[in-house]
Amino acid sequence: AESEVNPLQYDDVFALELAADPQVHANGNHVVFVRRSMDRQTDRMVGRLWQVATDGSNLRPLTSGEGNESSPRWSPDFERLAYVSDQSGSQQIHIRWQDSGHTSLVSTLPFSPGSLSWSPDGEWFAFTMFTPESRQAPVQLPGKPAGAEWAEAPTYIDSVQYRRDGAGYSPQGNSHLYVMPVEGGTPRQLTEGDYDVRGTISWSHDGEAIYYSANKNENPVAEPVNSDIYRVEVDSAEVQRITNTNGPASEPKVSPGGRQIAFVGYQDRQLAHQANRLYVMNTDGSEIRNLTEDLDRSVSSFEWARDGRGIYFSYDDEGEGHLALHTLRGVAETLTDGVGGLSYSRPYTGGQFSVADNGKLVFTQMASNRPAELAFLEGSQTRPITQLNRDFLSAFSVGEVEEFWLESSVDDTRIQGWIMYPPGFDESKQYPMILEIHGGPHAAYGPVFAMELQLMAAQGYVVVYTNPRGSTSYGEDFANLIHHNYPSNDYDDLMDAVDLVVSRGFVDEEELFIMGGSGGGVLTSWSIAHTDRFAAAMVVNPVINWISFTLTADMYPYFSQYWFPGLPWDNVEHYMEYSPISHVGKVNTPVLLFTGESDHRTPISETEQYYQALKLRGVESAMVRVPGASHALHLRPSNLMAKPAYAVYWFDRFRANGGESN
Ligand SMILES: CC(=O)N[C@@H](C)C(=O)N[C@@H](C)C(=O)N[C@@H](C)C(=O)O
Repeated sequence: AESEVNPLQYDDVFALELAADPQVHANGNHVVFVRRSMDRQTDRMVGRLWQVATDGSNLRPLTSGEGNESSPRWSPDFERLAYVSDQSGSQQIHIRWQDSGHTSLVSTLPFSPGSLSWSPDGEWFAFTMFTPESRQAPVQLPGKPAGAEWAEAPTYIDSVQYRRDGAGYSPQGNSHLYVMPVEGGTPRQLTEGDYDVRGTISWSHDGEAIYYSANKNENPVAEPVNSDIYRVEVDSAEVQRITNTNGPASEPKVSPGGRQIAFVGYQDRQLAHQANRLYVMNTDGSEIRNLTEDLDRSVSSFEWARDGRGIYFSYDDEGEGHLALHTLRGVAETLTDGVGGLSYSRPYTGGQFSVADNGKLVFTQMASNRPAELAFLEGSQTRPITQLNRDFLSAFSVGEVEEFWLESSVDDTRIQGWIMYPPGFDESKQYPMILEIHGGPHAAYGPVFAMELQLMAAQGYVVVYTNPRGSTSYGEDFANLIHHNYPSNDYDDLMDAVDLVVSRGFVDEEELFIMGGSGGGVLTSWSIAHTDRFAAAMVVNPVINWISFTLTADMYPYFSQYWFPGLPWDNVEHYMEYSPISHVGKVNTPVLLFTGESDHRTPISETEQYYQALKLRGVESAMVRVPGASHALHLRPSNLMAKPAYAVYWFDRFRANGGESN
């Protein structure tokens, strides 16, 4: 009965918890993970290390500190656990001895360590760390008296990558590889030069060298996706190039026997979407083999089987994460689906897993009614390990999610989508409907818990979301249907989804709304220039003008060369034809804009252009600027709450009955 419905409230964002970064013990009996929760006082997500038996019993915290903890990594003998914590005031490496429970801070690093990795003998850590370039500004101003308070000195920039979304303006320098004794001491830098060491680093079997990936190409601006695998000797810091591929070669992982390296990458064909393949080669770079050539899905992450005869890996298919095992002899077997759940704000795919010596697996399990929990896979049996959101789930009614498929009205392409019903849904009634569009554009939604969408459903809206052409998890051809052609028929796919849901009879056609973020902001602003069927729109961190975007976004070398037939000044007509700003003259729909002021992926200047164009046209419009927020608007729980709250405020204003519930 409707009286029993208890919809989510906006500030329930603080009730969310997630289980992330599982690290299963070799014996498969217990797992350490990061328990993420939301802190109401600091308005941040915090991580703490917890342990649980893989049968779900004995859930307990491993540390008692107040710090934000991440990256738990077992020592090779599984007697110690290394992790990163900011408990001391900055991100440092800590060790926990599993027998005594004693923990100790072992580093005093000037910058945060990344990709933490134990040497095979358990005596050393390898990690990556930002390494500033000590360079004086080329101009030193004369005449400053001692103690005078002059304006902050101007900043001189000549690097390609001078700002990154989420990190802001970077000081000059690069991320390099270091080693340090595990009992603490002075870190020793192993790599140097004008390139970054990023992602997985892997020790050789004998502990004498470390494999890493970097883009050391002479002109990294012209080859933004290119990278190769290198080997650096720990004693001499001598570097040897292992691969010479046309495209990325990254995440090297040495096999348990030490004779082979697995890595991911692809042959670069300059397409907007290129699926990551799983390769193996000998440690000297010879005999490279593509293990997943026939899969036509992107490999997300992978781990060697303990016996070295195969590789466990994850990939997304039709909006859902899968785990598979590929033997080196060429036999592939899918083990489970349901991997995901780490994206808790919008229903993006993405999950993690960890494998024990006996092949038992722990993974983050997705569900449409709760964020990621840990699950255990033994043989073909999956069972839940954690229930961190049980309290949250039992107290509230969460919108149910139903899958649909449709056939495109412009060709035979099959499109997948989902309907989220408001709690207490009654199909005999008429509901307002929101179409919520994902970004990327090469990304995928799935039946994954999504707090933003749930909060709008809780306010009585039917929320519809789809994977229009261009989305990932359906193969490279499907994703590249919008290669140099974005937006295009992806708009038709979205409208087909609206038509299908409207035809079900429970949606009021006068109360259709549209919204989307990033690439979804592109498609929202594009849609309202091509139809007036929506009563109002919310355009979140959009791209409005492909020329200004490619010349202000942080990833500009990539966007300008992979998403377009050439550079902007040589292809002005193409860039402008596909830019929503070129079509703003046809927009009549009221628009609310919502963007982070520190967004370096789709800078707020895109939002401002659209806002000012809409004002010049006299279209009803407003702009919400989120101070300090990057492209990842949901990172502060209060911002995660603000976005759906503003959406509901704006859409309610344009409802036929002024926002009175049905
Ligand atoms: C898959 C992906 O995210 N691609 C990037 C190149 C990217 O950042 N694209 C943005 C323009 C975008 O649309 N991001 C999506 C994922 C978002 O929702 O923020």
